[in-house]
Amino acid sequence: MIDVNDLRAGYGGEDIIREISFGAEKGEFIGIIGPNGSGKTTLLKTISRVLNTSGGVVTLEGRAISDFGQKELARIMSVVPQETAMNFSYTVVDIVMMGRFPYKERFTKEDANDYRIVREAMEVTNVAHLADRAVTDISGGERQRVIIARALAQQPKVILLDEATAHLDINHQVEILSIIRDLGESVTKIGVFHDLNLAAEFCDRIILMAGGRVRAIGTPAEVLTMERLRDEYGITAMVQTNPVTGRPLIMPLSEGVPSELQGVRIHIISGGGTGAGLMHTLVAAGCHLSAGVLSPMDSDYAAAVRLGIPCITVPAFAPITTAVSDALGSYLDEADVILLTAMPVGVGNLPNIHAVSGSRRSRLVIYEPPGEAFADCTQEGDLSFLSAIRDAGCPVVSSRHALYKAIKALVKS
Ligand SMILES: Nc1ncnc2c1ncn2[C@@H]1O[C@H](COP(=O)(O)OP(=O)(O)OP(=O)(O)O)[C@@H](O)[C@H]1O
Repeated sequence: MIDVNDLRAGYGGEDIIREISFGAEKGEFIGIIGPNGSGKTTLLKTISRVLNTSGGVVTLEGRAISDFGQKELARIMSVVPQETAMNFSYTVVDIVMMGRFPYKERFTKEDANDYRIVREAMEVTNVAHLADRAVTDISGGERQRVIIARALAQQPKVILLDEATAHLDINHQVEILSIIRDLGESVTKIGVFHDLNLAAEFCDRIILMAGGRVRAIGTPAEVLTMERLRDEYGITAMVQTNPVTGRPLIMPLSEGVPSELQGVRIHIISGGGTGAGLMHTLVAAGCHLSAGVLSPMDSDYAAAVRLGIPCITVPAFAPITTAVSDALGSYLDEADVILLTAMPVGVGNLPNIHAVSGSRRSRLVIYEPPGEAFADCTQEGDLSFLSAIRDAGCPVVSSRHALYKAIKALVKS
C-alpha cells in the first residue's frame, strides 16, 4: 500500500531523518515510537508531503506521492496532527465537513451523501451531540475527536496520526484508537505514539526511531524489549506480557540504569522477593545474571523466569542434591560477582550461602538495604556463618549506588 524507500528529509537544508525504509500493508496499523526529537513528526510530515524529501521516495500503491495532485492525495491520505489551532468559531459540523473538500469542485455545495458521511464520522468519534457548537467553545479532547472525525470524513486509504490521542482522557484514547484500528482492511494507519503501552496494544507493527533513523521494526513484542528501551530511551523498564491481550506490557521503573555494568556476570543469591528488583535493573544494565538456588514458590524465581535468567531451582523443602549443588557451584565459579541479598535464611537456602566459601568469597558483595536484614529462620538461632563471611572482608552495602560501585570495583580487581 505505502512504501518508504531510503527516505531523507529535514529543515533548512539539513537532514533530520535518514535511511528510512519500510512498507505498510493495506489495513495495517503501524506505530512510530522513539524519544523526543528522534524524528517521528518529521517522518510523518514527509510522508504527508508537508515537508519535501531530500532523497528517497514514498509511494502509494506503487506511485510516488510527488506525482499526486493536492486534492487527489487528500482523497487517499488524511492527517490528524498533534494540535490544531482553531481561532475561528466554525461549528463542529463545519469542521468535519471540511473533510469532504477533496471531493468537491469549486463552488459545488455539499450534498446528502456528504452529510451522511459527516454524520457517520461524528457518530463514530462521539461528537454528534456537539454538531452545532463552536469549535472554540469545546474542550481540547472534544476538539481532537472533531479533528479525527474530519480525517475520517475524508474517507482515506491511509490515515496518519501524530500523537492524535495525546489530549484525550484514557477512556477516549482507548475508544478512538479502537475506532481507528477497526477501520479495517481498507485503511492503513500510521501513528506516532509516546505511550508505549497503547502502541503495543493497538499496533500490528512498531517502528522505533532514534537519532533520525529506524532502530528497530517488527511486532510490538519484537521491538519493545527491555534492552531497546534501555538503549534508546535510557530507562529501566519491566516488560511483561499482558495476561489478557498477550501483548507486551511496559512498566518503567523509577530508578535509572547503572552505567558500565554491561556484560558483567553476576550470580544472585536471594529469596523472598529481595532479588527481583535488582534482577530487573541489572538485566536492563546489560549484566549476564544467574540466580538460585530458589524454590519455584519464591517471587524471586518468578522474576528470574520472567527475565529469562538461568536459575537453579528445587521444590520447596526438598533437599539440595549433589547435582544441584554442583550446578550452583559452576554458576558461582563462572560469575565475576556473587551478590547476596539480605533475606530470610531458612534451611532451604542456607546451603546457598554456605556455597560461597573459599576463593568465592573474594567475589562476594552483600546487599543489605535499610529495613531489610538477614533473618534467621533456621531455628538454630545462629547466623554466625554470616559473621564469618563479613569477617572475610567482603563489601556490605546498603544502597543501590554503593552496590553498583562495589560491583565495578570487584570486576576491576
Ligand atoms: N521546523 C523545524 N525547523 C528546524 N528543526 C526542526 C523543526 N522541527 C523539528 N526540528 C528538529 O528536528 C528534530 C526532530 O524533530 P521531530 O519533531 O521530528 O521529533 P519527534 O521525534 O517528533 O519529537 P517529539 O517526540 O518531541 O515530538 C529535532 O531535533 C527538532 O528540533
